[in-house]
Order: sequence, then structure tokens, then C-alpha cells
Amino acid sequence: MTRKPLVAGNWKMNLNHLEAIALVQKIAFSLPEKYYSKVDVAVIPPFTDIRSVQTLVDGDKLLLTYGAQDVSQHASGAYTGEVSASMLAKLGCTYAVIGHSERREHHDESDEVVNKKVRAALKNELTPILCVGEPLEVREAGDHITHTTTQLIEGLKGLKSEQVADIVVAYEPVWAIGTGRVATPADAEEVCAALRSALAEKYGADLAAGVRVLYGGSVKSGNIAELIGCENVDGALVGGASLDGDEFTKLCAMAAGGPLP
Ligand SMILES: O=C(CO)COP(=O)(O)O
Repeated sequence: MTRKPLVAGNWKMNLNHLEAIALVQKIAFSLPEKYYSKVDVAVIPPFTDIRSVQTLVDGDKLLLTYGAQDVSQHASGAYTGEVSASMLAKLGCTYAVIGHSERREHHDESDEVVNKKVRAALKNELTPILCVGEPLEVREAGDHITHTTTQLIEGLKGLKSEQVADIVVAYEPVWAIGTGRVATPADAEEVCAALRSALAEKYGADLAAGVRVLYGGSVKSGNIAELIGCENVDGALVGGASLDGDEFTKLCAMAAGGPLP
């Protein structure tokens, strides 16, 4: 099955709404429309920027999509500081990144919380980008496959097959995030293939063949082609390189199969 690649730029806690507008305009101006037939492009800004991004995307009929970096596990109510999936859906978000290692580490998000967030997102027709990934010590101990497949299966617990078919998985080894130390294509392929096999075992080979599995961790325009060339890597979740319009545009073009003209 051919899976259309997805490149999603996770801005993390960077760029205010004015800077967000400038960056989206830059991407829209620099990436010719024809590339969108070969790659799906998304930006994942901070919550405070989403309304501005929505206005631009809707107003100018841009082909890029957008999403949020997190979502509340709760539907509504007395949860100060939280943002619900229905609020994000109302803003036109396509995606919600869930279980990023920075949230697991700094906000103590367990697989159980990640699972609740995945359910909340799906209930509101947001596509979860479910992140998994091992810290360095787990990789050095040779336990990275067990670690990441367990995170994936626990994150999906209790979901129906048709719900699982709608998710995106992102493999982000913690030791490669923001370090400039990108996983080798062989390392990325090993884990992405194992994640797909885990899906196949639980939900069937046909379903698993349709789920996009992204790689994230120090992805740039110069290394995306070899990563995406791997059979089981269907795109990238990009941090630092997504903050620079020229670099991100180049990266998206490379993911679509060729450099910009
Ligand atoms: O965490 C990441 C994307 O979610 C990866 O970040 P970097 O691309 O900055 O390494």
C-alpha cells in the first residue's frame, strides 16, 4: 500500500501569533502547490497561535493543515489551563500531537494519560499523532523495540480497529531530539517497522499497512530524503528545522521527492 508522506512541523514553545502568521505566509509562498499532491504538510503551533493560523489557511485557501501540540484528556469543566479536543476541532485542527517525550518527561504523562488523550482526540475527529520513543539508556540496554511497541499498544488500549486506522504514529528517539544526532536510516527503519508489526499483530496486516509512521529527531532538509526512503518511514515530525521557513520548505520539497526549482 502506498502511504502519502506527512511532514509536520512541531514548533514547540516558540513563535508568538504574529511570528506564526509570518512563518505560515512564508511556507505558503515558497512551496508550490504541486508539491502537496506528493506530501501532506502540517504545522503544529502553540495554542495561542492556532486561531491566527486558521484565519490564514481558511482565508487564503492554503493547502497546509495544522494541529495542536497537546490536548486535554477531559471533555470540559474545572480543569484550569487545559484545552479540550472539541475546542481544537472548532478551530479547524486536523491533528493533535499526543505523548511527546517532552510532555512525558516534564509533565509526567503516563501511557494511561496518553491513552485518554488519544480517545479524547478521536472522539472529536482530530487525528492523534501518537509519539513514542526511547531514552538513551534504554537504547544502550537494547530494549528500544520493547519500550516503543509497549508505549504504542498501551497508548491505543481499548480503541476499535477503525479508530486505530485513523491515527499517525511518530517514532522520536529521545536521544535524537534537539541534539543534532539523527538516527541512522537503519535505526529509524528498525523501530518504524517494529511499530508497524506490532499494529499488524494486534489489528491486522491490512490496517497496519495503511497507518503512517513518522520519524522525528534532528530531521533537516539534508537528511529527510534518506529517512523517507526507508520502507516503513512515512514522513517526519520536525522540531527545530520547522521554525525556519526556507529550511522547512526545502525539507517538505525533499519529502515530496525533489528539490525546489
Ligand atoms: O521533538 C521533535 C519533534 O516533535 C524533534 O525535534 P528536533 O527536530 O528539534 O530534533
